[in-house]
Amino acid sequence: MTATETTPTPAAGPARRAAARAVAARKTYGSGDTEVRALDGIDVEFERARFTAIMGPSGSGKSTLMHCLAGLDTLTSGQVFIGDTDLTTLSEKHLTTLRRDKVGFVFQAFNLIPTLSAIENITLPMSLAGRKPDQDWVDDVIRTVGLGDRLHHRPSELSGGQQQRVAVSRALASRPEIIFADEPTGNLDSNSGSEILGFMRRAVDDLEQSIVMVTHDPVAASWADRVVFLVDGRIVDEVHSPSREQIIDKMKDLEVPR
Ligand SMILES: Nc1ncnc2c1ncn2[C@@H]1O[C@H](COP(=O)(O)OP(=O)(O)OP(=O)(O)O)[C@@H](O)[C@H]1O
Repeated sequence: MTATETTPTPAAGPARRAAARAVAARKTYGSGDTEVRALDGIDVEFERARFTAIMGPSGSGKSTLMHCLAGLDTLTSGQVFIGDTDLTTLSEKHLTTLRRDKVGFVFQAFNLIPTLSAIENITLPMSLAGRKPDQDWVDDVIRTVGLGDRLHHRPSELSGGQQQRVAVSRALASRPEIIFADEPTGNLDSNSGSEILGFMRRAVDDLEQSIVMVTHDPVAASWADRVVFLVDGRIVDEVHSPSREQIIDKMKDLEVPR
């Protein structure tokens, strides 16, 4: 190899640019004696094409962090970014557009429209937004969801796990910058839960989507590439490619009275 043929150093930035991040994020509710610091100075990055779980005791700030990152709630101070966009500088109108175009949501309740078929539920948000779906992408999502002819069935004709797969596909259809999932397996039995977590895993591995999931369940969190632990509005620990046992041990440490 000559001097001019050296292997280029992999670009540190854009290839693994954060899908979302928080910088010195604080959120307080109330004031004086009743003040609650829901987020107490959080700095965190969520990488692209990674599956991250957020865990922590009840009241530790998980939902607040996710809602602020997703532009559903505002910080008291600090910044949150989706890609390169600083949400704290956006007007309500621009925030609404950003949520629609760049963010996908999955909730514990599937929130499907009962009168529409699975495939109509998946494509509806894009039609409502007047966006032409990227058909190749939607085809990939549909192949990955693996619902076959049940795509033309209504939610009431699908199992809970299948309904949540439709909800995840709906979040994926617009190819968002990031998907936030709030206890997505909370309403499912363990088999259906594994089915949905496997589907989310494939969305990350095969379709390079970025997913952040809040969960109380160590089994669900063990599907993630990384688990971030919150206590009292602060990030206190994180683990990478964790086993269920490692997560349970960490959670036990966090539950010990301080
Ligand atoms: N609208 C609100 N007004 C006042 N306090 C709030 C409000 N929302 C959240 N809090 C408080 O902020 C803290 C963090 O709440 P948050 O819901 O983010 O925690 P969490 O970790 O998601 O809890 P859980 O696991 O129980 O859902 C808690 O002390 C909570 O009581």
